[in-house]
Amino acid sequence: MLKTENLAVGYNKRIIIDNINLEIKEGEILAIIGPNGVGKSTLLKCIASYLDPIKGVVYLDSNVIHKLKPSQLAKKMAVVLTERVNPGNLTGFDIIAIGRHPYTDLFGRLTEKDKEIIIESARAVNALHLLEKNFFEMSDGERQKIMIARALAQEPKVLILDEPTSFLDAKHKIELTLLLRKLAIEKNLAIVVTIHDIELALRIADKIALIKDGKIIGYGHPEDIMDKETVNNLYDLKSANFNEEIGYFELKNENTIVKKVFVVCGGGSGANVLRYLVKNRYKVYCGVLHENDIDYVIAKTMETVVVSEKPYQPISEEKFNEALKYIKMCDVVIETNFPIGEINKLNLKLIGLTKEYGKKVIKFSGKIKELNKQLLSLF
Ligand SMILES: Nc1ncnc2c1ncn2[C@@H]1O[C@H](COP(=O)(O)OP(=O)(O)OP(=O)(O)O)[C@@H](O)[C@H]1O
Repeated sequence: MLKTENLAVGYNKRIIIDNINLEIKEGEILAIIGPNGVGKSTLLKCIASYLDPIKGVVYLDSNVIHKLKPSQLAKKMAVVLTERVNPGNLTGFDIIAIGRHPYTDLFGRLTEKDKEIIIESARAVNALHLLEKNFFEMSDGERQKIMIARALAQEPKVLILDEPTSFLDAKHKIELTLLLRKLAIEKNLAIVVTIHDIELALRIADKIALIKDGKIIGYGHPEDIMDKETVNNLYDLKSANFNEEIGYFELKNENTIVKKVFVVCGGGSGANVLRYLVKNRYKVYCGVLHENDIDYVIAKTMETVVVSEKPYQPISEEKFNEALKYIKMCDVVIETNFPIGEINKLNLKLIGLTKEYGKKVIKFSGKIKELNKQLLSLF
């Protein structure tokens, strides 16, 4: 449906991204990801025909996009850019009505059918309540919905969005990404979107294109291409690590304050504690954990020291002694509320021994505030 062939985009013959070969079908979402200034918006502008290509071609079905008349293109493709617009004294209805321009007569008169489509577009983005409201009185999230409804009113086959979540809070970000997924499926739209939030991109995109240093360095199903090395390299990450299993970043354990803490955890009971400790630059050890445990995954991403066993194995004496060795080195042991299965009986034994060695044990109540207080009183 939409395809780029050996496309090069840029300004005044200066190529910003070269050799772009992407394809997107009806009902699919393609997310364009990359660091600031890499050329994502430039690529979108070229696909949307606002910019001519320096080389190559963009096809929409079998048509060369840059040869289509604006009125033809407007019936096939709609674009929502990031810029904050100031349309004066217009209501939500008036803004969405602009999307009907390709279909109205010279005077822009709306037929009953146009009005129905405007209302239907507002309904699709849950914005019926905004039809009478003045655009300049709307919040960023409300405006974004109206701008998408305007695009939908064009009845396009392709929807192009540049950073649609940039001004939105967490709730509206999630709502908008879910909406895009719904539009792709229910309206069979092909959607091309630039997005900075990798976690959201992983959730909604069928395909991802990663851009760095003037080229596409990865393209395909997110599950196939978004591994730790690729994402760390994409953003030149030095003090954080991307975790492909959970799809987000963790800070690396850089421990400039060398206070050693051992965390006894499992099944996710240590997640918050581990994050708190790494953020505050403690040197963190934990275990014994199974290599599919959520705490294991997080601790590894943070590059902390984890004593681990293969999945579903009982803790071996060797691993138990290794954990004990680290515990002896640590200033304090934090006991979290880990689940007590067969395996964790040994973790309880670890804690018992810790006390025998005269080490301080802090029992984590679930409140970081209390843990913080206890740690501060110790160090
Ligand atoms: N109209 C223009 N004329 C010349 N150069 C431009 C123009 N618009 C953008 N650029 C340059 O093109 C490069 C890519 O910019 P672009 O906005 O496409 O990046 P981006 O990946 O979308 O960035 P961000 O993530 O920060 O939005 C930048 O170096 C920018 O300065």
